[in-house]
Amino acid sequence: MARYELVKRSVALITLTNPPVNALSSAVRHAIAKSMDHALNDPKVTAVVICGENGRFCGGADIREFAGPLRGPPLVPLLDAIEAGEKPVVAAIEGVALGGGFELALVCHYRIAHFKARLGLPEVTLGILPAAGGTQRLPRLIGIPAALELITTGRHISAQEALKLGIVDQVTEQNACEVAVEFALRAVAKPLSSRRVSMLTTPCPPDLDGLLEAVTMQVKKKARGVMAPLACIQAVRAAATMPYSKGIKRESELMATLFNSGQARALQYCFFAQRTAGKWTLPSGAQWNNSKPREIRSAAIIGLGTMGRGIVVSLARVGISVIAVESEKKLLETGKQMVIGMLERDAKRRGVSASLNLLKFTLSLQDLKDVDLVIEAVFEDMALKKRVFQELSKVCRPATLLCTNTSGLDVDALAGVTDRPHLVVGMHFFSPAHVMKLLEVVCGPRSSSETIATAMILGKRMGKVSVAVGNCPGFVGNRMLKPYLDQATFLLEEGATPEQIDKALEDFGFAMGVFRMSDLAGLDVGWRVRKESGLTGPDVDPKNPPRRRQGRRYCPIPDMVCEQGRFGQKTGRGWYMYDKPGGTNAKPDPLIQNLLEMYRSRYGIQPRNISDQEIIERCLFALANEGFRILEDGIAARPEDIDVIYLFGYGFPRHGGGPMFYASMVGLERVLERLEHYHQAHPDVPHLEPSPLLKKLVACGSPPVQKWREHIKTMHSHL
Ligand SMILES: CCC/C=C/C(=O)SCCNC(=O)CCNC(=O)[C@H](O)C(C)(C)COP(=O)([O-])OP(=O)([O-])OC[C@H]1O[C@@H](n2cnc3c(N)ncnc32)[C@H](O)[C@@H]1OP(=O)([O-])[O-]
Repeated sequence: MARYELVKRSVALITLTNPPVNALSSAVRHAIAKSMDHALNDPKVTAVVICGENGRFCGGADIREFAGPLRGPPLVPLLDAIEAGEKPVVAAIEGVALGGGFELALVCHYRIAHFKARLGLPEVTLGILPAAGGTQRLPRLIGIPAALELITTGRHISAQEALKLGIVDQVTEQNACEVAVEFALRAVAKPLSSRRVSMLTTPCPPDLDGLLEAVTMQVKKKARGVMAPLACIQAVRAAATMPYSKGIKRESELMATLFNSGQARALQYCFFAQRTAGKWTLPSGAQWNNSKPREIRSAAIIGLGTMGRGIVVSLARVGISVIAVESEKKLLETGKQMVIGMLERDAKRRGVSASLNLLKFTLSLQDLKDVDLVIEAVFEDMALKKRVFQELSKVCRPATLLCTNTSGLDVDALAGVTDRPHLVVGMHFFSPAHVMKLLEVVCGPRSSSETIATAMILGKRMGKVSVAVGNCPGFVGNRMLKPYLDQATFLLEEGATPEQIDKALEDFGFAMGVFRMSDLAGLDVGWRVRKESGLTGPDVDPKNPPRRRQGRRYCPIPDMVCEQGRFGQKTGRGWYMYDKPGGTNAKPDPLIQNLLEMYRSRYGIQPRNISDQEIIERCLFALANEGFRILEDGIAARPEDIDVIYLFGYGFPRHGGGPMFYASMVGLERVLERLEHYHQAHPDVPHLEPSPLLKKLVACGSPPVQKWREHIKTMHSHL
């Protein structure tokens, strides 16, 4: 777990050996303690260098160990002892020094970083704080404002920025370990007292309280309801106002309040869920680590609407040449100008040159004959998509992968009109596609494992979090959205307002409430889908009761809003009013209030006071309930995949873990009881009827999320 060698006759080189990130597991901590003891007591040793194997210094505490009791030497006394030692210790930072790894570097008397190294204290993103002295040492080293920013955001910084801030002493393009050994030899004769960061006085800004207050406001606004950043601020205050010996106790007390909190559990779950999601597997045995992806050098996008443009940008900025196709000259020209503008702005922000030479714009599908992969992003119309896929089958070489960006149509039906159903897969991007991190890779029953592997890896290359899902209407994300949206509109009927519902969801932590989100996405999209599926519009039988469709409760209010030309932000009116079309400042609209009052009186609905608790329970439990059905149907392979989709595609707060983890945190028994209660009150809403899997899990004693798979007997997995 740590290798000990004597180099240059007098330097003890301690190499952490815990792949893949040299996390500070109990065994590693034990090995460091033993090695340091050896080094400090061996008279031949005059200096020490600490580095990590495989070019990675240290990824921090072993997060997997957080779930169990503390074993092995605790980190704080171990680190304090390194700093207090009488021989100079140099950290040779290659790869990453994160969390406890950064704190380990901070107790070394000198720090040498490779120019590609990244440093940071990301504990806050895991719901905790840097409790191995990080909140006490970093402010002493770089001052309160800079330390606050790094600790409350968890941002990683480059070696160059670390040098500017005074965190590292030298940045090198050579082997950091070799440079550190030479550095250590030169440091032997120098006094160490000024190098012990815990002994330094924290440089304090004149208006400390004002600064802390301003940062607290910022943090509360940005991360509503999240505890860890606020605790970080309190710990940094201690660094400014207390000696190290007291500050470290304060840090430890604050850590204790966070460590076992639901938020910390949720955020740590998210960390692992995100990494698990890429590990897809099919019933055939094909999976992420035994299926070879194709290399994609060139791609084509059909359709330069909002989605198509975002996809072109996502591909071009990772070096893939793209041919963009439109059906009309004017649309092509508009799309081209927008794509170029987006790429130029993106490149400027990243300080690189825009890869415009990779782009080609055309009106002819014939130009696609040699590309490796095509992503169709035309209008959400099955007949049109089928025509495109038939045409692609004729034009593209037989090995070209054909992908669709449909948000919910049958991927297998599209595969069926091609000459290569095994090379067809869904790549469902989220709008705006060059910003949103989620990619649902929709596996049709005939998609080959090579095709799935290629789409998954291509997503990763574009910086997306790719999740493999099965083929059913709406796949995972949009299928679950339906019961969630339904509950929100039913609550409107019963007496709530859009702003009340949005506030409850935003207080819960959603980036946007459901109505603000719908206004942003455009209300006409759902209206068109409802018309096509016969739920509204001229095809509805006039004898059909107005608030029932297809045997279940139906809320026509969204249709009424659209009938008034209120399509959301783009028209300046939707569930809210905006200053102008395209405006983003949502204000409650008295016309919507009138519409709701008239609607309720027309149908004799007595409005009632609805609590925030009911809003959260009905919206979120209906959402999770559909998630259980999706697991039963084999559309998602595991609850982590569903949660990752909601975290990255739908703004579910990370500190809630995602809908499935949230259900487990509330307690499955409670979720079942509340769903039964609401279903009894609303028997004409099938989405509120508890799913068989939820009942089964409760009957099995509500196992933790990670164990649900053992209870899912899927007859026909769609994955
Ligand atoms: C005492 C209190 C004070 C201290 C608190 C802390 O230090 S809190 C910690 C503060 N530190 C952090 O928050 C840093 C967290 N880590 C990272 O940000 C990234 O992993 C990375 C940038 C280090 C490498 O990125 P990359 O894209 O090259 O690789 P990748 O991300 O795919 O990971 C590869 C594998 O390693 C696993 N694993 C990784 N780290 C840890 C860990 N600390 N522990 C355990 N496991 C860890 C990861 O799950 C995955 O496992 P799998 O799926 O193969 O079984």
